[in-house]
Amino acid sequence: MFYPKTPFYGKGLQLETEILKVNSGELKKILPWLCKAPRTTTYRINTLRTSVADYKVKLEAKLIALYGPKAPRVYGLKDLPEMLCISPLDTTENKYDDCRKELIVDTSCGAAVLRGAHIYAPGVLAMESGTQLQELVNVFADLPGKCKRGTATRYDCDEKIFIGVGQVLMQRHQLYNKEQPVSGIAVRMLTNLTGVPTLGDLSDADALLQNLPSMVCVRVLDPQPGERVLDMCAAPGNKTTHIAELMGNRGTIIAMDNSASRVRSMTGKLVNYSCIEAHLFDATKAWDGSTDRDSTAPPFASSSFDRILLDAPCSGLGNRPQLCCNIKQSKVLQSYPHIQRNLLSQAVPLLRPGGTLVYSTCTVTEAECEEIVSWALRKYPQLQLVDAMPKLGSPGLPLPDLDAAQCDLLQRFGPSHDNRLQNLDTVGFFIAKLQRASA
Ligand SMILES: C[S@@+](CC[C@H](N)C(=O)[O-])C[C@H]1O[C@@H](n2cnc3c(N)ncnc32)[C@H](O)[C@@H]1O
Repeated sequence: MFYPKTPFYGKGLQLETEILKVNSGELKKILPWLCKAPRTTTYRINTLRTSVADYKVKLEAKLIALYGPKAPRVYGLKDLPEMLCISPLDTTENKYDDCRKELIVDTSCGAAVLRGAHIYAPGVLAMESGTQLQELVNVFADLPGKCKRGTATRYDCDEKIFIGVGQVLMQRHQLYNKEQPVSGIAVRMLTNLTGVPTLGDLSDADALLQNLPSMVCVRVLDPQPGERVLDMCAAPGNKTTHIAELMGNRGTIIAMDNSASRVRSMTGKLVNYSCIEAHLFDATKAWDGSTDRDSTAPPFASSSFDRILLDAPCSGLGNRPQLCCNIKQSKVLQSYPHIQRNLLSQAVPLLRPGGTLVYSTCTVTEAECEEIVSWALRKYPQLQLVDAMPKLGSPGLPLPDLDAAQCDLLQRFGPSHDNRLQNLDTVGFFIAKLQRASA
C-alpha cells in the first residue's frame, strides 16, 4: 500500500533542493522520517496541581479500561521528571480488511489520527453511501487533496493511504447537513497504522499532551523561582505554562505574541498562573532602545530579563507526520530566517549580562536552525553557546563556521539520534542555548 517518502512528494523538488543545501546526506534521511508519525505519546504533568505518580495511576486506569491486559506501558524519564510516556501498541493486528467500507479524511485529520486522535466531523471528506452507525470502516488519508467533501462513492486514487480502522458515530445526513455545521467525533478510531493508543487528547488543567522536545526546550532554559523571563513568541502558551510550573508560579513571565486570536486562546489557559502576563505585541519591536526605563508592559529597556525563550515562528517541518507539506514555494521557506534574525536582534539587548537565551524551532532546515546560531555568534560577540542540558537530542549539523565542539552544544531531534533518546520516537526540533557575557 502507498506511503509517502517525502512530504513534498511529486511536486516539491525545488523545495527539497533548498533544504538539502549543506548536509544533504543527513537531511535526505530526514524526509521519509518526517512522513511517519512518532510512536510514543508524551504528556507533561502540571506539578503545581498534581503529582506525576497520581496522574500515572489515572492514565494507567484509562488504558486498562480501553485495552485490558494488552494496555500499553506508562513510564517516566529521569531527565524530564514532569513527563509521562505511553508506549505504542502492537500493530500486527491492525490489518486492512477489504470487506469494510472506506472513509476518507484530509491530511491534517489523517496526521492527527496517526498520533492517536479520533476523527472529528469537519475532517471527513468522503463516506460511502449506506454506511451504518457503529459500522467498522477502513480509514484513508487523501494525500493529493483531490477528494471532494461529501463524496458518497469509493474514492479511486493511488495516493490515498490506509491509516486505521474506526467505528462510525455519525452518518452522512449528519455530516453533510448544509443548514447546521456539525462538530464532535464522527468516527471513533479503534486502531491506527502507528499503534499509538487512540486516547484522543486527554489534556486538561492537570496534564498537557506535548511533544518531548518542547519539554526539553523549557528544561534547557532552566527558569528559576523569582526570575523575570520573556517568552517572545508564546502562543498558545504551552511552553509558557511549563516555565511557570518550573518557577513554582513565583517571579514574572512576560508572554508575548503578535497574533490576536492566538493570544486570546492562550489567555484562557493562564488563569491559574499568577506569574504570567500575556501581551498582544510584535516581538520584533520588543526592545525600546533605552537603558533605564522601568516598564511593566512592552516595549522593554535593555537588560530587562534574566532569561528569554525565543521559540521562533518557523516552517514547522518537524511536526510529524508531514503527510503533505503546506509550504509550496521556496520564497515562503526563505522568509523564516529573516524574521528569526529580527527576533534574535531584539532578544540580545533585552537580556541582562550573564542572562540565558534559548532559541528553538520545530523544524529541520539548517537555514532556520544552525545557520541562525552561527549568524548570531558572528553578529553578537557578547553571546556564547553553552551546553543545552538535559541532552536528549543529537548534536547540531556542522556548518563551515560551526565546529564540532559547538555542534555538540546544540540539540537536533531527527532520525539519527545517538540513543540519547532511549528509543523514544518524537518530532523534529532544534534547541540552542546562548549566554550573554557578564558585564
Ligand atoms: C512556534 S509558535 C510558538 C509556540 C509556543 N511557544 C508554545 O510552545 O506554545 C510561534 C509563534 O510566534 C508567533 N509570532 C510570529 N511572529 C511574531 C512576532 N513578530 N511577534 C510575536 N510573536 C510572533 C506566532 O503567532 C506563533 O504563535
